[in-house]
Amino acid sequence: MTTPTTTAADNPAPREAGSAVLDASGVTMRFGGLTAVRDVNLTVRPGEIVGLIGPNGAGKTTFFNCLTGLYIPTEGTVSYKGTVLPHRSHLVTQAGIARTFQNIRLFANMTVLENVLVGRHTRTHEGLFSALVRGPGFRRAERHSEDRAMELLRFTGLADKRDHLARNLPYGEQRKLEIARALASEPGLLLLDEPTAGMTAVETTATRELVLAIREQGTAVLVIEHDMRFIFNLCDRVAVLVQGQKLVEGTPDIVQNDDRVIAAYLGTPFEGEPGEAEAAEVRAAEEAEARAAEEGGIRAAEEGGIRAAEETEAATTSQSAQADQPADAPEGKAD
Ligand SMILES: Nc1ncnc2c1ncn2[C@@H]1O[C@H](COP(=O)(O)OP(=O)(O)OP(=O)(O)O)[C@@H](O)[C@H]1O
Repeated sequence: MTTPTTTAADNPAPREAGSAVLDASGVTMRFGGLTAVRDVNLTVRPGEIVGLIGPNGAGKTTFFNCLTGLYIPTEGTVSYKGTVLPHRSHLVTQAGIARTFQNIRLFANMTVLENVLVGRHTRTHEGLFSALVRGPGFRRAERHSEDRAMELLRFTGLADKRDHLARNLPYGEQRKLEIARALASEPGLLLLDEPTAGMTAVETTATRELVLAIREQGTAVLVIEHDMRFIFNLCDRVAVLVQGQKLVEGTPDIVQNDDRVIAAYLGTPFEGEPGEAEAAEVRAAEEAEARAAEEGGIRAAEEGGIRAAEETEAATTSQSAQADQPADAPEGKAD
């Protein structure tokens, strides 16, 4: 693979350019009584890398499944380059959206090359008869597919593994192979669901470079990831889902400094959110307990002399030292 040295900041996306690649409008997905995604709007423009983040269970994968025709949204529409998409995943792929999954879904007993060739099937037009007789048209198409697959293996750095079984690749290379297979359908938009999950720091950096190279080749990217450093170093724009709703959307700078995002990741309800009343009750109870402990300490000091007072002070110092420990910010792995 030719690994570019440019960054998202060096190579800003053409934000104003043309119509959106992806336009999700009012997408809602209910499972019985549970609303996993509620009225989410999201646009990806040509040349953009957009991040989708949120705590566990926020609805990110469900939203991806609505975009790719795996789920039929209860409400809302999804358009690709101005055309509303059908609710059939192979038709969505044919239209120009490809994806990878949270859990690797390769054909384990097929070779690396065969896995990429499978990804080409939406772009080959030879019929069954042509395939059975292996006529010249079929052989030409087959050669073209293989050339393209090899190009993708070189692009992802897997060319020398073409004949290895997918199951024998190390984990990081299996993830790359998934991306190569998704690219084989020649998408205009690539959806990546947690592409760096379980990766080492070196593999994560390589994945970032690969995603930037994909963008440079003209494919927009929408990526779900829990690794905040990866997201904030890669994306032009980030949307945050919390409890199925889009909470914030903006540049990485705006999103990572937003108090509501920090609160959502630390599990602290923000003002006006469900749970705020309960949190206020807990805070009041803790304050009352602390006051009672303090009053008890003073009484003990008066009654029992200096030693009791010193013990109380020591205990208070140790408690406040613990309280002064910095809380985990939403950085690195969120879970
Ligand atoms: N097929 C389903 N049937 C019922 N409930 C579902 C289904 N799929 C997801 N959910 C629920 O919808 C909610 C959102 O789940 P989803 O997997 O989309 O979240 P997520 O943000 O991708 O989480 P994670 O980061 O852990 O992958 C969760 O409460 C989940 O249990």
